[in-house]
Amino acid sequence: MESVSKSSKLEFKDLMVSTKSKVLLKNVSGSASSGDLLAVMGPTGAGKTTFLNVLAGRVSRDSGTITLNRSPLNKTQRRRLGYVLQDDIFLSNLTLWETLYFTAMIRIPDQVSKQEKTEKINTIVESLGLKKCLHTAIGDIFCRGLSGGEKKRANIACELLTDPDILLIDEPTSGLDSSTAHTLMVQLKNYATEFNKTIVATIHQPSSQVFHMFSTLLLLVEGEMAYFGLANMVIEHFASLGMTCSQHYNPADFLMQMLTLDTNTKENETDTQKFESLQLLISLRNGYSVTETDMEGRIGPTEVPLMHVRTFSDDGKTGGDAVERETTRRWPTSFWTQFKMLNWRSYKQSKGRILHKFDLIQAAFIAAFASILFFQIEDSANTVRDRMGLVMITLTYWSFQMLITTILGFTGERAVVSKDRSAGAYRLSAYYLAKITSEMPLLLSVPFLFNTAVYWLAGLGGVDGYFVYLGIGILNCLMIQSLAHNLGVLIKDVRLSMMAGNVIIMGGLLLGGFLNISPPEWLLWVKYLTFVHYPYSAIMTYILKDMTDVW
Ligand SMILES: Nc1ncnc2c1ncn2[C@@H]1O[C@H](COP(=O)(O)OP(=O)(O)OP(=O)(O)O)[C@@H](O)[C@H]1O
Repeated sequence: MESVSKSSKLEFKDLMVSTKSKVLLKNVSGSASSGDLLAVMGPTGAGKTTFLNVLAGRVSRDSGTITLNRSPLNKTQRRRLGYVLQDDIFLSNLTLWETLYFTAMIRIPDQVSKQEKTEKINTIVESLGLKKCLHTAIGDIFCRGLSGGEKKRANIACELLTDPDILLIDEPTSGLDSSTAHTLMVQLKNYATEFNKTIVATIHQPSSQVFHMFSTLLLLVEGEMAYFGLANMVIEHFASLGMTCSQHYNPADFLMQMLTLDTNTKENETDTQKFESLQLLISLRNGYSVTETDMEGRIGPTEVPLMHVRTFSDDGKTGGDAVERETTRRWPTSFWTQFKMLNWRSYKQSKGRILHKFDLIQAAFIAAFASILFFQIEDSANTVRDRMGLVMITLTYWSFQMLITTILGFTGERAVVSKDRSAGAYRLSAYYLAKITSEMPLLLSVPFLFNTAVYWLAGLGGVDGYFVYLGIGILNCLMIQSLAHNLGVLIKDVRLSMMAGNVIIMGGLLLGGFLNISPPEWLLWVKYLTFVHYPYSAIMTYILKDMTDVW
């Protein structure tokens, strides 16, 4: 189902990345060609993820060049690049099938038919051994779903759906048992050779079998390059520098031992020797120059014959061309497709969260307490304060409910949206619009039932008053929802955005002029900025409209 890619060569030269206080990558150079599996190895914190982030264009570099077929890798070409992040970021309430379906519909161009997209999902699911968990929810810490290994493969499956020419994978085997890790690496290797794709994968402690699958190897130590070249030459290269790997020893373990150095304890002799060897390795950095010639001869961009590009469209036109045209467009799918699919996904994800049984039970209890206390309250001047109290309590309750539900929901989705947007999957406007429209009926359904029950059980008025009470209550919910969305966007830290929301709502209750105690003169203006002031005044004006003596 994948298309065979045209041969290409990705080259990176003298990549430098630093923060204010630290150099993360220093003069990293190398290349990867179609059909290659380039492994990036190094101790933890060596800069492997940073390196992938730079290739993917997610971290900016201070200097250095990245080229594809000798021309600078631009934004359009990056669309043919897939990136499987180290963390498996998904929406927890969707099943694996729903997740893949969404990805296929939104990231594969509109020109490809739905049937072809579905077939593609099935092929990838089959090849990655995900069939048995296809209808399992992804899950999270509260609700178990896919296992770690299944999530990792699901993550890879999502990227494979877009049929990238270059696939960057951060730690594909982490958390997998050795047999699953081996199977996955075989699948990736086959994918690279069969479809002429380039794979760049960071990897920790591969088995010797997996190690021998690598075409090329990049070794990093504290952001510096210790080796780049053919994987099967690395042991020879180390031996030439006096570091010999004994026979039958896993080369990957040997390399990791050579590269791991505790700089705090390098007083002892072994570490001092190792430190010197490492310095030598880094200063020579001749893995690159030594093997460059070999590699050029072996995998030059013109060496591999151009293969047939599978057609996506079934109308006889070249699908390859269609896909090529798509890559030059800003988005793979139209605004309408994006809106429709995001609406579908948002509804699936939010339904379980917004209509959670605990929230329903909570609303039922509070409505019951309010109804018992205020049951068929007398319509007279004596009960004005009680009725004012009831209106204030219901508005406050729903303000906090909306704030919490919206901010928590937004926080859960933030990482997913950021991942999708980095992959150029959809417009932010389509996401926002879809989120509002999909969540609105869910968010408003419970306050609708709550307010209806409380109004009639408490006997707050007639039919016209009911519509005013209900309508204004709903508008209040929408107002707080948009406040929460703004806080969610502006403030990354969920506790901070929740705190800001609480201060705004509680500040409004205290300074809104609802109490016998008035705020100081210089704070009187605050009531006009408070959220609850307007819905409260509107409802009370209507409910008490006939009580001229009260006003
Ligand atoms: N934005 C940043 N600001 C400061 N330091 C950073 C930043 N990003 C990464 N680092 C540091 O850069 C170093 C390399 O990080 P990176 O995640 O690339 O390492 P890694 O080799 O992928 O590690 P691991 O194998 O543990 O995933 C680490 O010491 C990390 O703490």
